[in-house]
Amino acid sequence: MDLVTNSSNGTLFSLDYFPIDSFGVVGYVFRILSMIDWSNQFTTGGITLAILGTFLATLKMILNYIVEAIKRDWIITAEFSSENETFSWLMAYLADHPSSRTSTRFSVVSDITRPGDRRSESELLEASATGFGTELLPQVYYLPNPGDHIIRYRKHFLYLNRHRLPISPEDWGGQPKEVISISAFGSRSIIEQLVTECQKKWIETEKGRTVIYSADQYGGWRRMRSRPIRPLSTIVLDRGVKNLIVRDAIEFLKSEKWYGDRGIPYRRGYLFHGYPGTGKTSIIAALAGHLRFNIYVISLSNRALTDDNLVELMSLTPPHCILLLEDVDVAFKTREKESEDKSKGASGGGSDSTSRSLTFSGLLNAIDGVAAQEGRILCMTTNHIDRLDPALIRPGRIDVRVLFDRASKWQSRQLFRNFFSPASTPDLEKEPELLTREELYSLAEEFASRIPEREYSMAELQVFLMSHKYSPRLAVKNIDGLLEVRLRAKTPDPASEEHNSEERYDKNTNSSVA
Ligand SMILES: Nc1ncnc2c1ncn2[C@@H]1O[C@H](COP(=O)(O)OP(=O)(O)OP(=O)(O)O)[C@@H](O)[C@H]1O
Repeated sequence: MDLVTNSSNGTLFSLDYFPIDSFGVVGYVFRILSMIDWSNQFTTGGITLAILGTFLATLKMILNYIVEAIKRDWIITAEFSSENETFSWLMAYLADHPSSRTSTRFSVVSDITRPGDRRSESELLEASATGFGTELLPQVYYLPNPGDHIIRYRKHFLYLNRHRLPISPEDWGGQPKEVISISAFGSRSIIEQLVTECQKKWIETEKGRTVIYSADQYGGWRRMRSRPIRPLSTIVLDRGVKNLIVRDAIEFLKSEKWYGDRGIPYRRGYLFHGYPGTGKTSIIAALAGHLRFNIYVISLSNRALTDDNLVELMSLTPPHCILLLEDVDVAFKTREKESEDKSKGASGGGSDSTSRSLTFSGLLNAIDGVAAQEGRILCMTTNHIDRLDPALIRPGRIDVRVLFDRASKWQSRQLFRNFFSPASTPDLEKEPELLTREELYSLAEEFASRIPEREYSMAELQVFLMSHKYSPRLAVKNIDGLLEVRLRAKTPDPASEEHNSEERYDKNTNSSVA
């Protein structure tokens, strides 16, 4: 038998009163309690604290459980990731939300998460009063900063959390990935209404604009910017060429069934090649605007691009879009050269192409493999068609080839007319010279007669005209200054080796449909 002495009165307790076997843990607890000296205030204080602590911990556990259960069953949360376009919709919405203007913690951004709309007249006046160069000031947006926020939407309070994810080593040079989560109590429909409103607002602000998407570092598409639709009338190509391109694209878009009936893959490829600054990129932008398509740009010289990545990007393009492949001549010289480089690399030469993860065959496969999107228009641009592998531009991959040459007299005249026509005159403080239509046409004629045929690119002529934007008469008078434009822009000397290869274009046909 165990005997324990109660120190206060010396009474002896027998532990056999609380046998462990018959009462289990409870019995054991009672046995311990019976051993405690209850008259000692340190002991009782400690025990009270322990009991209180246990009680509070249990209460916390129960509360956590209830909160989790409410969160699970009653709190509806939607996440918007910066990898997805919905993020831009939400950001644009939040930028206009009253809470973004009154919040005490906010981020200030001036970037492209929404179209760069013009500042209002009063804002510009206010800015000019502060002494800044108004036209240089970009639009700024106030957005909830990373952290927790409560916003009000249609009489509901929504909880908003914005946080940035840690940057992984693969995310080179990109923006940090972000997630915004929005929670509502009880009703999923309020979040759906919010999403629909953001989407409508976005569509509204994008109306009349062409959106440009670019491949991002996560292997998906990222909206880069949007710009006002470029009217086709602002593009001046050799007579008939513009119509040929536009009509061909429209005809293609109307012929889905025709392609299907004949088992021909429903895709169309265009190659725009020729001298720099002659309108290759501009016609793509104008064509996209005319068709109400967006442009998806892949730069093949992007070293992070892999074969798989390219296939994935191609399959992610929407059916009605223009897919623009840039730098085709820079990315690949010829397959022969590539394999030559490879063999050099294998023998320790450390070639460029062995370190590339995009291969020529990968590119061909992506262009017309099974994953390639039906209905899309593929455009490639190059200054050096002679450097392209014939397989890349064979009919089927490229259906229409157009040479963009330096300006003809006809183009110079049209450009002059477009540039100084009253409708296209920019709304600037300084009034341009007022001309009658006859005067304008006669000046345009004189301008064209003094511009040597196929000597200057349209970009060069445009830069020259811009330096006389208020005075068409002076532009004609100062034509000799055109040479200065060329020197200022440091355009390569046409006599150089590079441009000798271009001469071949001059002697060939102007444009052709393969
Ligand atoms: N045919 C044209 N009609 C109207 N504007 C033109 C034309 N060609 C060039 N421009 C003007 O010149 C500038 C450069 O044109 P663009 O970028 O389209 O040339 P590009 O041929 O794509 O040049 P690069 O081969 O160097 O990419 C633009 O501002 C554009 O407005």
